[in-house]
Amino acid sequence: MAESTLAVGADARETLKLLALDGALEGRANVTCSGLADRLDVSTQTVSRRLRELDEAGLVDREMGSNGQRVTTTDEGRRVLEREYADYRRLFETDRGVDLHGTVTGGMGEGRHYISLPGYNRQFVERLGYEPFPGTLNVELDAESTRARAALDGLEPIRIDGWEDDERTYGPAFCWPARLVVSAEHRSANDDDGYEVVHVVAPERTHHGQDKVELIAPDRLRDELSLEDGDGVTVHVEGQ
Ligand SMILES: Cc1cc2nc3c(=O)[nH]c(=O)nc-3n(C[C@H](O)[C@H](O)[C@H](O)COP(=O)(O)O)c2cc1C
Ligand SMILES: Nc1ccn([C@@H]2O[C@H](COP(=O)(O)OP(=O)(O)O)[C@@H](O)[C@H]2O)c(=O)n1
Ligand SMILES: [Mg+2]
Repeated sequence: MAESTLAVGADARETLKLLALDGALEGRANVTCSGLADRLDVSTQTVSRRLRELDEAGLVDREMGSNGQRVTTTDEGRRVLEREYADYRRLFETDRGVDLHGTVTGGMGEGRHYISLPGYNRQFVERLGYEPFPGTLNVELDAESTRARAALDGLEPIRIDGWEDDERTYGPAFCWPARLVVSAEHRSANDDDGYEVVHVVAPERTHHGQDKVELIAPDRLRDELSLEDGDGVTVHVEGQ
């Protein structure tokens, strides 16, 4: 199974799912402990403890009312459910590829530094089979792909290990092979429509949120595909 966040137990995750089915993802789940207790076939005390556990783990927000409580799933709670979803996709879907849509964007100019560090560079050559261009091409995902990226957790990654030098430690990263395709309206007549193989690189320590993915490749993709900020692209991450 994918590496799920186990901040709360399986029982609490079952309750998180039931709350989502009641509308908690959109902040409109009005629930009572007795109502949930019936449906989960447990006591009201157990329901009350599970709700507290979800709240304390930062997975839901609660607003107490005179007649029950209104429960909203937090961003972290949504991610826990998305990881469960990724596990089920992995179990039942035969085409496990993930398509992520977004636009090319600039970043903080730090990618170049990290990709060039010998502790990472050596591993890229060994495990990806090429020396990456020093930098990461940043893609800002649309809202649907920001959610869909959780499905990457269901695909076996190539692992890049953390390491350290005299001054500090460097975190690990996951990589997935992918094909980068430029959307038709941003394609130049003389250029290829896509580039293979790139790798999505997801560093454990990053300044970016879930709405950005970083890509590495042997070449400078902006040159290879005449990409500019704002150009539409799709990242096809292959299933195994
Ligand atoms: C392979 C790799 C490893 C990274 N490791 C770390 C790290 O250990 N600590 C850290 O603060 N950021 C780390 N970063 C993330 C960068 O700080 C930053 O989030 C990102 O790569 C910046 O990209 P940008 O310049 O394209 O915006 C790493 C990035 C990459 C690509
Ligand atoms: N394979 C790659 C990697 C980076 N790049 C670009 O190379 C530059 C340096 O990468 P970077 O990660 O240090 O910079 P930013 O992404 O922060 O702008 C950026 O303009 C990236 O978009 C590329 O075109 N192809
Ligand atoms: Mg970058």
